[in-house]
Amino acid sequence: MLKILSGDQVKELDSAHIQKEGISSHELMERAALSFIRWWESMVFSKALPVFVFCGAGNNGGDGFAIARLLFKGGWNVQVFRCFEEGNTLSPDAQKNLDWIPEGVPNHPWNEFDLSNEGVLIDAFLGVGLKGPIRNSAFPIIECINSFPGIKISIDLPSGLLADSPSNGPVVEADFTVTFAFPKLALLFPENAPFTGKIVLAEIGINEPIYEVFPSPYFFIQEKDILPRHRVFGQFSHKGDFGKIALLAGSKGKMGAAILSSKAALRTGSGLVTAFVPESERGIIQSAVPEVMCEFEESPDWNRFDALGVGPGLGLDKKDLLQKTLKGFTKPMILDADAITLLASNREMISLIPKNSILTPHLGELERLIGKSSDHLDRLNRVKEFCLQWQLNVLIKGAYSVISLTDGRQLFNSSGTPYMATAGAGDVLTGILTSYLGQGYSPENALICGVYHHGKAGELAGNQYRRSTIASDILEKIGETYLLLNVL
Ligand SMILES: NC(=O)C1=CN([C@@H]2O[C@H](COP(=O)(O)OP(=O)(O)OC[C@H]3O[C@@H](n4cnc5c(N)ncnc54)[C@H](OP(=O)(O)O)[C@@H]3O)[C@@H](O)[C@H]2O)[C@@H](O)CC1
Ligand SMILES: Nc1ncnc2c1ncn2[C@@H]1O[C@H](COP(=O)(O)OP(=O)(O)O)[C@@H](O)[C@H]1O
Ligand SMILES: [K+]
Repeated sequence: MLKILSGDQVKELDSAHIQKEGISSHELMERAALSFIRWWESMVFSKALPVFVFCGAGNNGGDGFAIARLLFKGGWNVQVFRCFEEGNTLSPDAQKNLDWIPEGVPNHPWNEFDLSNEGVLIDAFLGVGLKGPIRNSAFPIIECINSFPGIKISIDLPSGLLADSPSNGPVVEADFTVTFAFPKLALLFPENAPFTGKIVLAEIGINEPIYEVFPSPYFFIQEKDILPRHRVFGQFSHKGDFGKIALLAGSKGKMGAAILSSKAALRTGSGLVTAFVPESERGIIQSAVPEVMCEFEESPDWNRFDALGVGPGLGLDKKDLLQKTLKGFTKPMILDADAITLLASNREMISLIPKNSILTPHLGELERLIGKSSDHLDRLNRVKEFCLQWQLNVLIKGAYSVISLTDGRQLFNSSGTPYMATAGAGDVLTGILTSYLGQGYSPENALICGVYHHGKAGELAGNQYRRSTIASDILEKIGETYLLLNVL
């Protein structure tokens, strides 16, 4: 997993890198610019489009000057716009790259930019070095960039956005943000989506051991993290090895939730799935999913199951049932949807949840549980406190779902698509997570693998159906994610 460092730590990263690998900050900047160019080439923009690079006086501007040089060499029609006063001192690497701008690249002060231009604007004005509230002198520059009607690409961060805390001033509204080494924390906050556009991660070859010296609770999950966390099963494995799980889900009119979670559990390899549903509704699930078994007792011996998932479509009139279930099951369980809403209004039950269990609220359910948050950073901090206090894991669902663990670490998922914002997508996830717990995954690994596969299945469904995607399509794509990630 990629560690997400703070803006201040990025400065120190330079020196750690120089010490360990003997690579100068200037070479690191060149790598960043080359990495940007690799992404640019993959975008196959038309060469007829002129490119305008707005550069600040710090290293973000330095990246911009280097990118302008490389684009010019590649045959692009490039112009540079300086976002600083004549006579300002530039960072040494920015100055070096400014000096290296080829003669054929026009270089103007920013206020000479003609807003009737069409083309691509590269925003290399401010990056992680932005400190405090943005100065008045920067307002018109950001306003000018935002008035440009063409494609806007921000380097590292949209200018004006603070790397890891809420921003109040004006911010560039980019179509793409190409961020180096790891996504800066603020890029992953839902309230910043209007500024970031699509986030692209550009690798600059910083080896993971270099990150070790930097403390950070935040991590970004990547595809390569998934396979090693999956369990490997042998040739003689039988269905008992793949877990016996129970799902307490569904109610009159909401049996679809029980069907989706049961199917998802089976699709992710659960050996035996038993759905506890109202007896009157059994015909619906048994004809929809013949592979699932049904039981109807309210207080069964829950501990005969390896894992238990509670909540999808359960109904808000099931307080007593939830209480009995929390008392009856002693291993980590999954609590979702109505189970979370019931816990929020009956807080005395929170202490009954087995330690290390997983709660999977969407933002509405989360607010009921921990109160209103002023912004995403505040939300992350409140959730962390909740996890530490109760020794529970919480998944904050949404774009870049956050896995908040009992030890305070918070892991951002990188798979998923807005096409997953559809009824029942969360029920599918509950089935997947319960399935992995039942197969003996730790809660942490169940979450990392489950949330990633779910998001990937959503992407595959979204690629095929766009906004016509429904939760059943996500289910049907789970198998393909196993092939894609080479999970046996
Ligand atoms: N290290 C790495 O690993 C790598 C880092 N890389 C790149 O370096 C970037 C960081 O560069 P950085 O640290 O030089 O800061 P940067 O974002 O250019 O900002 C400084 C400028 O902002 C200005 N400014 C500050 N506060 C302000 C305010 N409130 N309102 C207005 N202005 C304000 C400040 O002005 P000053 O205070 O100096 O007058 C100065 O001009 C990083 O984002 C990435 O792109 C890559 O090359 C890859 C490797
Ligand atoms: N914009 C988005 N980008 C990525 N994933 C999303 C987005 N919106 C929703 N999702 C995912 O879809 C699922 C929706 O779950 P939930 O809100 O519980 O739906 P439901 O209650 O209808 O089943 C979550 O896993 C969430 O992370
Ligand atoms: K920028």
